[in-house]
Amino acid sequence: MSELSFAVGQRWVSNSEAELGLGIITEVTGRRIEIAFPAADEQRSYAANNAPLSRVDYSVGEQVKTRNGQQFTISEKHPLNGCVIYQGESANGEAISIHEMDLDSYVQFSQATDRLFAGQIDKNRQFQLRLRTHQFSHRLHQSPVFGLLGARVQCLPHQFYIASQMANCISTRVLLADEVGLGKTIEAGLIMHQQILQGRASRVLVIVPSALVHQWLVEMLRRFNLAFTVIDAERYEALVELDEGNAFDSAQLVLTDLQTLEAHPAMQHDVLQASWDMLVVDEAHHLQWHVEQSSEGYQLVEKLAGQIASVLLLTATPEQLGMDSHFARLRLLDPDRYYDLDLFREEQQKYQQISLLLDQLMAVESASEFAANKSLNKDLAGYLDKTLLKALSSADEFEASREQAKQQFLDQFGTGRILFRNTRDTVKGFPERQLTTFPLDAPESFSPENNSELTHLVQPETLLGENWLELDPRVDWLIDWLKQHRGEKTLLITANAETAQQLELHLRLQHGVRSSVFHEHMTLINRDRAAAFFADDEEGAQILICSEIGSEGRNFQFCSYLVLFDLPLNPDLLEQRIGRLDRIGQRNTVNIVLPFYQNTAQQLLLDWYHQGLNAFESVCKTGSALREQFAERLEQCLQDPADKKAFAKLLKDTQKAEQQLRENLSQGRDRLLTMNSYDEFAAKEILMQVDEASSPLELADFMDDFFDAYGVEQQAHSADSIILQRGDELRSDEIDLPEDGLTATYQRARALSREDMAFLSWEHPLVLSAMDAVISSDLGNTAFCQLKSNLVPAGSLLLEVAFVMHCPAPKQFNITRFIPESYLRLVIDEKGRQLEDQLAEQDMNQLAGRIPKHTAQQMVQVARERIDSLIDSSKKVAVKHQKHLIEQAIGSMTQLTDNEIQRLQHLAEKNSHIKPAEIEAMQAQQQQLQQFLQHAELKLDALRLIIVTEAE
Ligand SMILES: Nc1ncnc2c1ncn2[C@@H]1O[C@H](COP(=O)(O)OP(=O)(O)OP(=O)(O)O)[C@@H](O)[C@H]1O
Repeated sequence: MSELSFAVGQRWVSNSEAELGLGIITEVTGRRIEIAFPAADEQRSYAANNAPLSRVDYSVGEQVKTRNGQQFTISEKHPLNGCVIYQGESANGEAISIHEMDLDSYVQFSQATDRLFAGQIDKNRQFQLRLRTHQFSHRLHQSPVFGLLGARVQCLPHQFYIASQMANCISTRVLLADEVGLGKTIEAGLIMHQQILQGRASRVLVIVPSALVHQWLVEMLRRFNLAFTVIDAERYEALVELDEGNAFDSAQLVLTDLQTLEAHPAMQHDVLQASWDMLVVDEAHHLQWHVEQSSEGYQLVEKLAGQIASVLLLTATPEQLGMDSHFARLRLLDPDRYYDLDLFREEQQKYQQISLLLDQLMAVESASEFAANKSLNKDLAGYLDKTLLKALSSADEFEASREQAKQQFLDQFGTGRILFRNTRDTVKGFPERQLTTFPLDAPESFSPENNSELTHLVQPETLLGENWLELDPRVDWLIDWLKQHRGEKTLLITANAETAQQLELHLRLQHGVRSSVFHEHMTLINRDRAAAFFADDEEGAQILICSEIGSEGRNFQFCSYLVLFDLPLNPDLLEQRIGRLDRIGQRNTVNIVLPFYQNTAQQLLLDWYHQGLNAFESVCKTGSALREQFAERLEQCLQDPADKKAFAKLLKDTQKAEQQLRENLSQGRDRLLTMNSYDEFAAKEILMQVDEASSPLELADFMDDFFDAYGVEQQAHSADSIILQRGDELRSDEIDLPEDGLTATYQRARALSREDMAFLSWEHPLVLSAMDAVISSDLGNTAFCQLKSNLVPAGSLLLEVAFVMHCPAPKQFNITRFIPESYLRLVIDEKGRQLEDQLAEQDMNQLAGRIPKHTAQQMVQVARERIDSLIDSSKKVAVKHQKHLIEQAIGSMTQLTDNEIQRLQHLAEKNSHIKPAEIEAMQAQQQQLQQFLQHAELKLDALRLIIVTEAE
């Protein structure tokens, strides 16, 4: 490396990120330097005294390219203000003189040859480690499940299916609407993790309700190794005080809450000014929209969604605030598809017909069967274009075009490709729910007036006055019930924060119950402490009393008793409450316990939910629609519980409507949703790929070699687990290993049961940093060995060489996924013959004999010309392969991007809102990708000289 002396205009290369191409120093200020990498469109800033850069200073005789693509051989060099002027002649005799600033930024370096001739010769096993690292890194980047291997989660098919669907989308904009407790947070984590690893996202903004901030923070870290920074009002103020630019730019992964953002216009301003790659909004049903007005939260998310490429909205109850809001959230994700509310409503009527047609199409088994089915052909002609219909009749194209037709159908005429909803019917394995009710006599002081507010009728304590704790029979009932269920953890939910507070205080102080409380007037820290106290197995609370904010998102599946102190008026909210216990990880029957005043509005609401909707013991899919349909009649009944006849009629009508609606949904909307959300066969395939790609034994073997080469100390801990420590001779600071070491396991099952251990997968930060450390360093890029062989005469010199495709491009293009090979391996003899087939890599690794370093160094000096000639021959062969590899890469890129372009073109035929500019932007992106790939070059990454000795 040259001495670090910087001047504006000089060209340098990054030691750790050679893929950025050639950098230009743009600013030198005191102790910092700024450097631009035009090929990758990136900027970096470094401390001048230890910038990981090498000066690029070409010698006379070397061939270089100008930024206009003119190639010339350097004949003279002149210094100018710390920079260099290169002069020479192009192939057609034109004289060229350029400042080094005007050199081509897409450039490759032959560091291996420089090192070899400087006598820096590594060991054979370091050479092998380097090549293996390239192989594994490339295999990982190419894997269809890249980004899905590293999460510390059970491999649940419905979650991996959804995440894998996002792998090939140019932008990821989806509504994750699985039923309560099915793992939407985990799905979002998987997608985020995947996008971050693939380089498609680095700045992520997650917005959640305040009650869930801590839970998200912990889940993201412990399950995905994603370290979010929480920016709440306090932290925001502190950052503003520091005056170091936009507070939201202070971290890459930011977690914040909707309520705080809504209340702080300055935070809204800054969050909108910051640039993000991905937005995640949890419990998105709070984003309320009506034709006349939308909530502050909706407006903010609308602006964010308009400027952020990837958007994930999460809600288990998308229709909780009505169909309009549901439509509006879909519009946030895909305004081209969802642009007209009336049309959207109209479409809903056609779901049954579409679902039927799709079923018929999916039942067809071959192209000939399809061609013979004239009536299906005729029906589909109204929806699909001619080319696709024709392809369905062609044996070669049948399978692929049927899948394409399905996607197109769902996208354009169905519930949409952007909406995923898995249900307990698909996921299976959930425990039963059991309702136990306790009718109580209403106290005399409970005397609602005519037209009391509904909330007072169903939260009767609000009508009992200050002494309600003494008057309300539910309180004594609860004390009794808790005595009888001493060993059982119990979650109690009540609508009101005041009720929760007073009830908890009463239980704790008057009756010595070990209790804890959780409501919106507590600080976030205190809420989390309360939840943790409840979760504690040994010393913890028997009961946690929550206000409604506890009914969303929280994980309480470790307990199996839920006391509903009152009932919400919205069936979706009831489902959210039950979902605290009925979620992945629940091992016991979910016991729903309900004390109520008999013959009052409470009883009626209970009966309506239980007998009308069956909303306690199963997940009610029709709740919000029926609530809308019967709202007025239900209200009348709740106001007048004595009118038993009216309620009986309401119940009967509800039951009838419920059955009818359920049947319609199961044949229409739900059927379409299921089709889009889950494909059992594909999900199995994905899990098989995950299993195969995880290969823990191979990883352990690779990491053993790495630890050895890099000075990481390793000891056995217990079965399947190890302890890692930084050794005294640790080779690189870039390795992501904590100062105080790490206890880790390569086995997923063990990592799930032992959260104190890291889960070492191919995607763990330590493993990724290990691969980066090898690839970006020069370790192992030269070696010299001897080989006993009769293949060529003794004394012959062979060159084993690996060329790696070097393709500078901005990170978000994730260009590596298109590059077909990890490296091109050649073995060349002095006659220019290729021997890599006869001397396969594995055999070479086994047969390579050691040569003492100083002998190797002498041999390199003596045989320099022969070696130069071998290297030249290998480069000539590489150039021939390069063209073909680039063509292959461009082919796979074009196929992928064409699909997206065609989709937009199809949508545009039906939807005038799609602007030609959008399609043009995608075509431009395709062209950009093509340009990057066209600039790809095979770079000589590592070489090993082989001196042949006579075989015995
Ligand atoms: N693949 C998995 N492996 C291990 N645990 C999981 C997995 N998926 C979900 N869980 C656990 O199941 C619980 C429910 O998951 P999660 O919170 O993601 O569900 P959700 O759909 O977001 O719930 P809600 O609808 O209540 O917001 C959590 O405790 C989560 O950690």
